[in-house]
Amino acid sequence: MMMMMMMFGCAPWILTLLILLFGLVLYLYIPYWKVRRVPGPPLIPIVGHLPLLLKHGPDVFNALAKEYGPIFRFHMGRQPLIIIADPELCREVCIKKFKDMPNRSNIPPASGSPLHEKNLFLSRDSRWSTMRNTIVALYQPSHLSHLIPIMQSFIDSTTRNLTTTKEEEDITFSKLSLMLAIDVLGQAAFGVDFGLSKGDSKSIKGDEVSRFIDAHIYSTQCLKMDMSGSLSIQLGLLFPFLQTPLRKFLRWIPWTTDHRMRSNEKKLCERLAQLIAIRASDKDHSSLNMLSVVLNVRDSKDIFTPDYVMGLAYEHLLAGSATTSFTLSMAIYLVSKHPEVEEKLVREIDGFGDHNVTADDLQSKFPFVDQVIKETMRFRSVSPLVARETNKEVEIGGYILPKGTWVWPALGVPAKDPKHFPEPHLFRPERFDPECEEQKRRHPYAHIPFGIGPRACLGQKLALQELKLSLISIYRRFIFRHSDSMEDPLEFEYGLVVDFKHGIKLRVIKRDNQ
Ligand code: HEM
Repeated sequence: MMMMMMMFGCAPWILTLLILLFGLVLYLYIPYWKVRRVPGPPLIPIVGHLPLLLKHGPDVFNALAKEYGPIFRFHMGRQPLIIIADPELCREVCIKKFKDMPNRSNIPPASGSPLHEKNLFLSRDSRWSTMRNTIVALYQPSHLSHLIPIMQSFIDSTTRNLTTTKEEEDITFSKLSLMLAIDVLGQAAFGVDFGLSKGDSKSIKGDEVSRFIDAHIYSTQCLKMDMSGSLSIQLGLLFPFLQTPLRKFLRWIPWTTDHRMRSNEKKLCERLAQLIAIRASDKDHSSLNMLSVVLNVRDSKDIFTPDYVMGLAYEHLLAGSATTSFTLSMAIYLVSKHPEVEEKLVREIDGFGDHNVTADDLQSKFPFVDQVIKETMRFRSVSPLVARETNKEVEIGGYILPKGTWVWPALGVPAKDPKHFPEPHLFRPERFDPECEEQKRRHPYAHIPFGIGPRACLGQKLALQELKLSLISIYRRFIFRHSDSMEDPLEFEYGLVVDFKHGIKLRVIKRDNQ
């Protein structure tokens, strides 16, 4: 040490500073070095490409794919993501080489929060497969068809709320659809009636309803991927090792976003703990909802510890409702903007008559409703990026990626690529007509809003059932027009999933058949 100090002829503190600086440069540079051969835009030290994400949202990946091709580097602070922007490469990552990338990488905003990490989404290897295998049957059509009557009753309550609306009055449809989606999830995952769409629940009343919804909305909006999240999330994006200690520290400091997030999570967890206690005391072990199934097997499968049961419950509540409600609101928003689509949709629904819709009817009698849902999800995907991490060295798209590389398929990019979807800026549901040339020519994985492969969305069939049933029931009785008070173009927020910045505000028009 003395020798070094003499060699450099400087005071010990300068040397210490130099060593620290060198360590910092190495810390920031090594992740880049490992994947440097993959092309990508010029890097800004420390922040990487985060300013691009903050400015353009996930649409930035479409522009970068045009410039850098189907596989490119994008740096979230120091962390490089290898973005996959091509359907064939998505198939390679999610299906063909699934064994080399079976787990998701950490999601930076969720890092260090047990509530967000101890769930199906971020669990790994055998824990993940045991958890998924335990509950997957609940999300298959044979089970979901039993949920149709109860789903229909929640939808009917929602449409009753629309009936009382005056034509000159605005409704925030995205809030109504969120209540509907939470109610459906309440039944499917917890076996309870939250009663939000009725607005007269026995379990949650009056102010509590709006507090519950606000806590739910806040919880999804806080986990920002760009630089607009809480201080611990922002610094965690730049220096990941700081995130957990900083989160622990800041949550005790009033007025910080971290503190607010913590108390918000606490409130939601108290509510979920009540539900878990109710289900745990059930004498009837035949109940078929996620929570009962998990609680029934927890003695034989020691992976379902209390923190994982809570994490799973929290995950279902958030992942299952924000996504479906966004898609339903987006569909109604887009249909209202396109009278020719609205006319065709209403014609198909009226053609069926007004008798009850069964699971078989949903499968085969509403092809145009299917096309509207697919086109809505293509037009604005609620989950445009999915995460994977290599568990050994692997070759993708001609590049050797070392173990531990974060590989993120950008599902939203092929969905807006004119090669797969001519005139991608146009909302044209017919492009998904199985008889149409565009559909026949298209790569089968150009449109995969629920992901693909063993790790694809668990709730896909539940979401589609709810979306179809809702559109059919709603358009039987109403059409909509945009409220003058809604911004144009629509503005979005980018957290773990995409959300509306100001909600979807509509005018309700009762149809003549009322
Ligand atoms: C329109 C609605 C929805 C969309 C667009 C959507 C989208 C997605 C996507 C893209 C993934 C990641 C797939 C991958 O990594 O390959 C995912 C995973 C997941 N989704 Fe959904 N989702 C929706 C609704 C739901 C619902 C209703 C549930 C409720 C059960 C749910 C629960 C989950 C879970 C638990 C995972 C993690 C699966 C695993 O790791 O095994 N989702 N979803």
